Amino acid sequence: MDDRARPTPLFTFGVIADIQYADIDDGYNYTRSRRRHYRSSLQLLGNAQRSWADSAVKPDFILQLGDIVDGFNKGHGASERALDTVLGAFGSGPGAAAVHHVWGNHELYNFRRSALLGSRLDTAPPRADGGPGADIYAYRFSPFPGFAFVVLDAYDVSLLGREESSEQYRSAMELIRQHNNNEDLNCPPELYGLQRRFTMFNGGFGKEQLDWLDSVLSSADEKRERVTIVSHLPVHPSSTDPICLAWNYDELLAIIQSHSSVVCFMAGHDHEGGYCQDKETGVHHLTLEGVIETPPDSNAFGTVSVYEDRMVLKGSGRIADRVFLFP
Ligand SMILES: Nc1ncnc2c1ncn2[C@@H]1O[C@H](COP(=O)(O)OP(=O)(O)O)[C@@H](O)[C@H]1O
Repeated sequence: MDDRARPTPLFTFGVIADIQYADIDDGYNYTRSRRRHYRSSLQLLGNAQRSWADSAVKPDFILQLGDIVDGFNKGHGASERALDTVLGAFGSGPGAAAVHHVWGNHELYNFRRSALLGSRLDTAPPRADGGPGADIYAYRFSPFPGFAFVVLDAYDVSLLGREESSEQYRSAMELIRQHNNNEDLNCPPELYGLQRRFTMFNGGFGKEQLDWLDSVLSSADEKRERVTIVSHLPVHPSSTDPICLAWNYDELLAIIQSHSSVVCFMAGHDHEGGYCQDKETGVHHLTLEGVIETPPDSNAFGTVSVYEDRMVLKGSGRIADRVFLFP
């Protein structure tokens, strides 16, 4: 069906991942296989913003899937300045779509978790509104009756951002040490396979958050809502290079499988992107290509139109068009 034949969507939203802005010259990823465009990531965000602002049906909100500023800012004492710049490029004032910010590893290279909570990157409703726990950045919102989004905190159990004295840091260290004997914990334990996820630039979901998600999904099942989950880290091994998977991706998949309400899981982190539809649940797992590794003459953002029976992703530049029929 072409755009003219399709009815007006119920609502639309924008998606963008891994902007990793820094006012520094281009560089490379760790293996030097892909170029990183730290300055022009801002222009690419500008392109996305203009396209969303000029579109006939303006997105109701934007999902920023994490890593909004690069960790290099920290070493240059430029974390706040870079954040000001990139948030400025998202636009503000009347007419600008609300942005829901997901936290990735680069947020935690720049800011302590305690500083992120309550900051401009904290778009959760007041904590009293039934979130999972005071310092866990996870929340649910419903932009349209019958549809809900759940933002997850993939660095809840992590060596990043958590105080060394915290329970979450201790369990992160215990878990990663069971699987990774390297002195440098950013170095994966193996060359191939799922074990590669046990690095310090990944993290996991703690029990409190998993229990909270389970109860949010139970209530969504009852209301027959369509739920999209968003997280910086992907959770389906077929939607990403396993080096980017959440540590306890399997527990997340088991929860999704035990509910009928989830239709889609969106993540960033793997800048090459990925997609699969889970065979058993029919849930769509999208990993969005990262802005930071997108050449300045291309683009990396998407606009999703939501209908009763599907979501239609219109990609720009490196992002492919896709249709997610609801399972
Ligand atoms: N294979 C690896 N071995 C050792 N360190 C690595 C490896 N891959 C990444 N790192 C280090 O881990 C950190 C996070 O990696 P980075 O590529 O910046 O993450 P992201 O993909 O989120 O941008 C960086 O300090 C990087 O140098």
